[in-house]
Formats: sequence, C-alpha cells, structure tokens
Amino acid sequence: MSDGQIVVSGLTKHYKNVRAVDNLSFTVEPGRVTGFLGPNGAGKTTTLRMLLNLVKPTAGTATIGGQRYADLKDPLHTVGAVLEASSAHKGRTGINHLRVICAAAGFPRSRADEVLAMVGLTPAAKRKFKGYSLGMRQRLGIAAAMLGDPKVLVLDEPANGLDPEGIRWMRDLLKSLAAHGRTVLVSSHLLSEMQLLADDLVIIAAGKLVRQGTVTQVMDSMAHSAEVRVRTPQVEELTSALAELNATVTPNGDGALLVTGVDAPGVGRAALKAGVELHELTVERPDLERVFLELTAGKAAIR
Ligand SMILES: Nc1ncnc2c1ncn2[C@@H]1O[C@H](COP(=O)(O)OP(=O)(O)OP(=O)(O)O)[C@@H](O)[C@H]1O
Repeated sequence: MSDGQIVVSGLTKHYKNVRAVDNLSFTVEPGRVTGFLGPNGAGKTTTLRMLLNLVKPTAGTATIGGQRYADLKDPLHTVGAVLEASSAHKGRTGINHLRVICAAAGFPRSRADEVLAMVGLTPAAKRKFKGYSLGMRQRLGIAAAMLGDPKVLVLDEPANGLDPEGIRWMRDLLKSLAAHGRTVLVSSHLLSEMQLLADDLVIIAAGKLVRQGTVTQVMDSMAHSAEVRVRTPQVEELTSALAELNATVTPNGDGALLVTGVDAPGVGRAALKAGVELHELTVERPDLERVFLELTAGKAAIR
C-alpha cells in the first residue's frame, strides 16, 4: 500500500437521530486531487473529522497509508489539514502564529517563513490576524497545514471566502502539490470548481457514497442522461420516428430538438431509415453541476 493512500472502509457515524455517515467506503490516491463532493449536510465534514481522529466512528475505519490517524508514528509529517477558516490568536501576526506552531511541533523556525511565502502571505507576515480577510485566513490555514511538509493534505471547503483570483491561486497550488506526489483531498459543494480542480471525485449524499471515479468516469456513468441535439427541416417525421424508439423529443426553442433516451448513432439511424434530412447531430454532455444534482437529488431530505 502506498504511503499516502487514504482508505475509508465501512465508515459510519450515528448521532442521536442522524446517520451523518452511513457505511461509507472509498479510496483516495496519492499524486491526485480528489474532490469530496456532497450537498449541505451530506456528511463530508464528519467523514474528514473521523479520518483525522477528531470524531470517533460508530463503525468502520479510515486509514492513511494503512494506519489510523491515532496510530501514525509521525502525524504532523504525514497529514496536514485545514478544517475550517483558520483560527488564530487575534492579536498575533501571521508569521508569529506559524512560529508558535513550529515551536510546539519542533519544526525549524525558518519553516514558518517558507510556508508563508508558499501561500503568498509574505507581504502580510507582520499584520495581525484580526486584520486578515477570510481569504487570507484560508491561506494562513493552508500554510499551517504545510508546516510539516505532509504527504497528505485534507481541506474542508477551502474555496470558501476566496475571490476568483484566490480560487485560481488555490487551484494552482493544490494541483502542484498533487503533481509532486501528495495526496490532496478537498471537500466542496462548488461543483464548477471541482470540475476544474479535481482528477477524481467521491460524491456522497445523506452519508452514503453515490459515485467514485475520475471526473470523466463519473461523467460517463451519467451518459444515459446525455442529450442529443438535432436539427432537421422535417421535424414531424423525425419526431414520430424517434417516438417509435421511445425517445423523448423536446423542442429547444431555437429550432433544434433535444433528444434523450436514444444515443446519437441511434438518432442518425432512425433519421436515415425514415428518409429524414439532418442539419445537425450533436451530443450535449451534461455538465457536472447537473450530474451532481441528479445524483444527489432528493437524498438530502431523507435522513
Ligand atoms: N455533533 C453533531 N451532533 C449531531 N448531529 C451532527 C453533529 N455533527 C454533524 N451532525 C449532522 O450530521 C449530518 C452531516 O453533517 P456534516 O457537517 O458532516 O455534513 P457536510 O457534508 O460537511 O455539510 P456542510 O456542507 O453543510 O458542511 C448533518 O445532518 C448534521 O446536522
């Protein structure tokens, strides 16, 4: 087993009336950014907290490189985590916040300057934490997580509070950390962001796994919902030919028809057979936003 592989197996957390996480299993590979997606209340934070030994599972295990967090020999060099907008002593400067952690963890003091530079906060090093914007606090949180140069990075909704430029910066940083072999697990409900950032996706709803795979695999698994856009001067003939195949045909308003239930070759064959002239035949891939909504629709309520 690889050093930085995360394996979640049968992980379960029941609170009094809520199955926050329900027999959840998935793996997260090193060298890749994995997006951990789910609607509000899906159980993402609870899962990450169990992985980091901050919440005790009702059942199941979560391991990093084959070991539970509690059994890691050198946790600070193994896992760095940013669980919520970083909190720090309000009157302390950014650099001092990091130096305090270095001192407590036995890291060299110079490491504080290195990670501060890594997150682009050097110009604000001597400003007090209370004057930091939410985006700057997120950056400081990441800096703190990177102090031990960990193999695994776990971030809960790191894009929260970041402006578009901050989000781009975060994306580049996380991708480059993964490209250097680290395991990067990022929770989010920002699907558009995950589409740009993640290599792999783990999608949960109501505490349960709904999909795991590469971004492309997850999209392909939803291929049945792909629509075929077709344009023809013989709308009625094509519509009735497709109706025989039980396809659903919806006028798109711009003169095109949107067809579901039959793939593009099927539409082409039906048109040929019916002697219908086609002016356009395109597959409209569903975007991740739609895939995600379809996968998790209705699940948030049944808890
Ligand atoms: N300490 C707790 N006691 C009782 N219920 C809890 C506790 N922590 C979480 N829950 C419940 O467990 C479920 C999952 O919560 P969790 O915070 O893990 O979801 P999430 O996916 O991180 O959601 P969000 O995106 O809103 O942060 C929710 O219904 C939540 O109310």
